[in-house]
Amino acid sequence: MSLPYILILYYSRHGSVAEMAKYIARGVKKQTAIDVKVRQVPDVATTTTSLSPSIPEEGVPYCTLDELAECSGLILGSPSYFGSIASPLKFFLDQTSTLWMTGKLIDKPASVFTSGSSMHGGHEMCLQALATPLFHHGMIIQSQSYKAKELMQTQTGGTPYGASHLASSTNNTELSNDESALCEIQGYRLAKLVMQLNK
Ligand SMILES: Cc1cc2nc3c(=O)[nH]c(=O)nc-3n(C[C@H](O)[C@H](O)[C@H](O)COP(=O)(O)O)c2cc1C
Repeated sequence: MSLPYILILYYSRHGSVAEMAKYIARGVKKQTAIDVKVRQVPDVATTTTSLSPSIPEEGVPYCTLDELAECSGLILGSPSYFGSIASPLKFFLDQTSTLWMTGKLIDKPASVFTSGSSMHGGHEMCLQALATPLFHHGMIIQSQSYKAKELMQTQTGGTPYGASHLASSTNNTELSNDESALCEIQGYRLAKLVMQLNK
């Protein structure tokens, strides 16, 4: 029988959010009784007649609605765009009304992560925006805990609402030690919660 899995789902244009997802996945994998699937969403075009190839040219596979419906936990990530969710991920989420109607995600644990170019450019706002549709889906939103010393000491990203990365104006995809540790802890803790709830 296949293991329950945590879905790490994101959009990333320049690679920072994708880099964060790798550390989060590493944290999830520390829980051996749970699997991880890492998925992205395709870009959206300015005209809706243009379709992306079904297989991405680079990076992890595109997410299907079934993969979202069948996950045991979800970790959702987006770059901060004007303090909110990037439209490709919002576009994907806006196609999940059948999952909402059938209650597929109710009582499943979830957490959120983001990357932004400026320190006060809205990391927290974006994390709250990411959590909002998950509340509508009836999910259990897990915070980051101050038990993680990195959350108090970070000079870059990292919030109690979820992991974040300060990419700066150069779009630096390399995470600071505190940021990567918080990503790993976030993955680990969500996996632990999923296991506790599925005992
Ligand atoms: C349309 C647009 C809006 C953006 N808005 C913000 C913002 O409000 N705050 C911020 O800190 N960065 C903002 N950025 C920068 C991205 O959030 C940042 O470069 C992020 O690290 C990109 O993640 P990625 O490398 O995964 O694509 C914006 C970028 C774009 C293209």
